[in-house]
Amino acid sequence: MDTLIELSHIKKTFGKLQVLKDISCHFESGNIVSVLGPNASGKTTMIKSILGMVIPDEGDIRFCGARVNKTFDYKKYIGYMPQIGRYPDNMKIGQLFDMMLDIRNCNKIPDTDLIEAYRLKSMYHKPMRTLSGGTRQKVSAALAFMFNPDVLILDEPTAGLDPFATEILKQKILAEKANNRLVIITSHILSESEELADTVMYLYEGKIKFYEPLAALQMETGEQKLGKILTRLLTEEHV
Ligand SMILES: Nc1ncnc2c1ncn2[C@@H]1O[C@H](COP(=O)(O)OP(=O)(O)OP(=O)(O)O)[C@@H](O)[C@H]1O
Repeated sequence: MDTLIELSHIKKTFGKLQVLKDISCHFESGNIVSVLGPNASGKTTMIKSILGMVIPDEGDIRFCGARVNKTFDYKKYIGYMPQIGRYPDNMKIGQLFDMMLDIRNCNKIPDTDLIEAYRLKSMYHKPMRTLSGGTRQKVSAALAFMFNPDVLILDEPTAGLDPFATEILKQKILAEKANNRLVIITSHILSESEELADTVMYLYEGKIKFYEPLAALQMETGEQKLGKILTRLLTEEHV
């Protein structure tokens, strides 16, 4: 496993609120990391810092060893699925995919697994503004995986997806892990993290409370279920 992303002493303040308080950690290839934490604990801000969408006040972010602060090239190696995908209202699904293919000018064959599994081709003529929340999520998922990225960053990816669509996405995430990709997922659905995650990070008020392999957390607490593990660790002052 290679270290793909490294965060060192990341701090970010919005107004008077310090949202990230000295975050240091690294993320390895072939690993699914579940980032958990209560609302407003800083999960999305951390993810957006990695993506260059939020600029930290202090600290370093490295991608494959190189500092990324204010650079762009590394982003082509990351597929991002936002919490809420925003797209031009009148653009049709097919046009959106064509535009992305055109912009990325990628010489690899695009990964169309999710387009096929979600049968999005039959909806290519539909404008984005007319889509249901779940279909919009499917489009976001298909885009995130389309360019065979080394890293996938998925912000609450199954929120709004029906159970069948959720299962398809989970299988895709596991397949990408088998391809040695790094997958970072934020979620509030603990059963899903339990199923997918190799490693669990818990953020609380902008700090990492713990960041450990799920198997180690299970050993440490004697519990199998993530809900029980969190209850133990967070109420018994283990951390
Ligand atoms: N651009 C911004 N300007 C001002 N405050 C912001 C901004 N972005 C985030 N925040 C604040 O930072 C805090 C952390 O937000 P963030 O979205 O990172 O939390 P989260 O852990 O992802 O939450 P959730 O589980 O609700 O998605 C919140 O209090 C939020 O209001």
